[in-house]
Amino acid sequence: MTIDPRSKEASAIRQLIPLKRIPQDCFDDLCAQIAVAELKAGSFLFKQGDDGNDLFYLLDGRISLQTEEFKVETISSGSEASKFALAHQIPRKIDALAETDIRFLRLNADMINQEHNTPYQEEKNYMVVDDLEDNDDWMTTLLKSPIFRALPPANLQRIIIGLEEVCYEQGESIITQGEPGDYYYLIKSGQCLITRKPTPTAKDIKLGQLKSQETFGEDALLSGEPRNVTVRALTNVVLLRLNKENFINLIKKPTLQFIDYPQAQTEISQGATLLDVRPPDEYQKNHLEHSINAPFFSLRMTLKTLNKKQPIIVVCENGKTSEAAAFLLLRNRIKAFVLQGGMEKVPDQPVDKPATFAVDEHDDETPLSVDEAAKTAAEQPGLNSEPDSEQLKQTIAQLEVKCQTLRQERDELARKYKQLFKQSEKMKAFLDSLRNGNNQ
Ligand SMILES: Nc1ncnc2c1ncn2[C@@H]1O[C@@H]2COP(=O)(O)O[C@H]2[C@H]1O
Repeated sequence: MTIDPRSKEASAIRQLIPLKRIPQDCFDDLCAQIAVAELKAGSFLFKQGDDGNDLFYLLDGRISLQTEEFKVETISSGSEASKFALAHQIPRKIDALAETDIRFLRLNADMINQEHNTPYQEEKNYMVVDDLEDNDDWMTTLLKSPIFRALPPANLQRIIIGLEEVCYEQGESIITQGEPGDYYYLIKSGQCLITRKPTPTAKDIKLGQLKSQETFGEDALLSGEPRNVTVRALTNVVLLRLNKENFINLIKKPTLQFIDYPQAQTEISQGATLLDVRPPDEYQKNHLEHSINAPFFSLRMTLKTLNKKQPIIVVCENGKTSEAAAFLLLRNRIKAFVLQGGMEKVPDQPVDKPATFAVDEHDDETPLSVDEAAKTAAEQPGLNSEPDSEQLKQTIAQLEVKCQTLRQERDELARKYKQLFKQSEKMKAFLDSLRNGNNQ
């Protein structure tokens, strides 16, 4: 039995993703081609390894997504998770078992492609959400972000289930600098202010603002370090928060890619950049050959100066801060790896090649001046206010290191030039003496 586009059932189906976004006439056509089916409790809707190109949506009842070893999650009709196609990677990664009698919709992905000019496609098992255009919809924006769009749909479903809504009044503190990390946040509505105290007794320095749909609070969850800034409600805000455990399991684990030192060397030989995110003094003590220094505390400001054409391998002391740095790079569409275990796990460290900056050759082939670095910092999204003077000082310190390095390189070249000049003079004298000997 096909579906009447004006029926209550059709309105429910219209809420499914991506059917919510297709034009009404396309949806009407689709309704003529699809049917709702039923399955008894205890039957499998699909099994691990199945490779049919169908999308299944749960309309009524409860279904368990599971492997032989464990249950991944239970999806109930009417929940946010049920708006998505059930575990739609092909071939199926898990079984879908009806826990109760269920009603479901089976859609062939090609059917949507035909009906809708913007096709619904699978890209490496990732959920493609380019066709979702409503910017007021936090979920749409979230699904479009580079981190979330690469997550498996099962994780997205569990994230949506795990999100908890919390409200703060204007002026209230959401995150306090120095406290341990507990939640990852998404701003559903309102604006937040980011400030930082360079020292416990210093005044707050305004670093920037975050607006609705933006996320924050991942640094401490990834690095294990205390919160690096204070975040306050600038207006009344509604936030969605995900606890640390869910963030680690559902977002961090499928997102970050770790490599060991030999793998890093292979990547470097193929053009990857080695980015050391420790503070400059630690970097100066010892660092890997060809690594460049961009301390994590100022990475948001120096992001624009990085060469984005090649992957970046992030290194720190033990690998933890690198996780936060790599996450930041990935959020900004830069391919990044974490050097697992950091400097502590590097066998024999070939250290002490002078530090250089990674400059995005595409944008700018010359190193940044202090003024340009400050300008770049001011242009960062979410950083359109006064830059942190402590961070600027660090940027200046890095530029000074860079200057010093260039001076050393220049002196070294001058020394070599003198040597070669002397040698060539000697050679000339020798040749002259030979010529004179021959002439006599
Ligand atoms: N300069 C900044 N601009 C925008 N967001 C920031 C900045 N510094 C820190 N944050 C975010 O604010 C969060 C505060 O908590 P975390 O340190 O866990 O993670 C931090 C980042 O997600």
